[in-house]
Amino acid sequence: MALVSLRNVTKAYPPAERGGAPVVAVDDVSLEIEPGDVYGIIGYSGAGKSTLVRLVNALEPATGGTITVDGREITALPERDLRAVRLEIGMIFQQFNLFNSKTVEGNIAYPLLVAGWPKPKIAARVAELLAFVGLADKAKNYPDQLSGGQKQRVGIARALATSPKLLLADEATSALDPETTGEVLALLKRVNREFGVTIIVITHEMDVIQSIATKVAVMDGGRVVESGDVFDVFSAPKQASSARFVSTVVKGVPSPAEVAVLRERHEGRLVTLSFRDGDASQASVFLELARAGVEFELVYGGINDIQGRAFGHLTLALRGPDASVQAALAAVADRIDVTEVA
Ligand SMILES: Nc1ncnc2c1ncn2[C@@H]1O[C@H](COP(=O)(O)OP(=O)(O)OP(=O)(O)O)[C@@H](O)[C@H]1O
Repeated sequence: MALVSLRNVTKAYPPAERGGAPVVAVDDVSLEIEPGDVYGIIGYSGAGKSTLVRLVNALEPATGGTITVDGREITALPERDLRAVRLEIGMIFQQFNLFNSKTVEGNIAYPLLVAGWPKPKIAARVAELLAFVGLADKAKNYPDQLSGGQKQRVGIARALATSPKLLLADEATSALDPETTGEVLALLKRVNREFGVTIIVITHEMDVIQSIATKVAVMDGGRVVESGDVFDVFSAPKQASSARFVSTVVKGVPSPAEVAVLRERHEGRLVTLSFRDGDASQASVFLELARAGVEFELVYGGINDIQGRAFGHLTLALRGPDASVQAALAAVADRIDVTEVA
């Protein structure tokens, strides 16, 4: 059974002006998140990602549809029961949201105090969490004495305090440098693997999806336009709007401005060859072009790795008799995707 299930969920905010149209932040979204998933939610700014997470966390009520978390239909629960649900869902934020007036251990203990745990039990749990996130020596420090990465590790410890089954991460690494991002992602991976915590990550960063997500949903205009395995969605997006977003984060797809520069610099026909793990090898494709007497130059490209599976896009400038180029491309197109550069 799915841990989180959304059926036709909608969130409309009242119009900003009297008589105006409501703002539909989430529009008829259905998603199933299985236990153990690290589920990425991606999309441009304003797509509705944060709103969706606030609905799952019961911080805001949906205006339509049903949301079920761990077997409980939260869209049908009264406010007094939602407090208990919220305590079972951990959340981490871009700006960490720590209490600056409390020490590291005070921050981590906070949700346990709210949940009414006895003091000795809290102390033992806090010590365990500090060890897990590698901050045992910082227990008595205050947040402003910590680096960004350390603050987020405190955020993770606090979110895990009550042993939630679900952790929501809203742009949790967006304020961190690449190295620190890597450390925090490695920690989240351990949270998922060692404790079996299901994680929903909202992000606009490819690195995050690439290194930890197993499934992904692409949002655009409040809707989920495509969802599935990360490799499938990123290597061969099916919808035009997800392809547009994916092309902004994957390596190897030239932007329109880059295409203009390539056109100026290179003669001949420009085509992008898209390779996916399991398709024809690059060597066999290049051999085909050479055999047909087509001269080619690699002018743009990149290979991406998603959990050990590679895909990428290589743009070539092709020169040779038109008929030879055409025949070679036709042969190659049987095995991999070939796109004429517009
Ligand atoms: N409390 C609110 N009242 C009115 N409109 C809102 C409210 N919260 C969000 N919206 C609107 O809902 C839409 C979706 O916003 P949301 O913050 O969920 O998008 P997002 O994909 O998370 O974007 P970002 O990455 O910039 O945070 C936007 O048009 C936003 O202006």
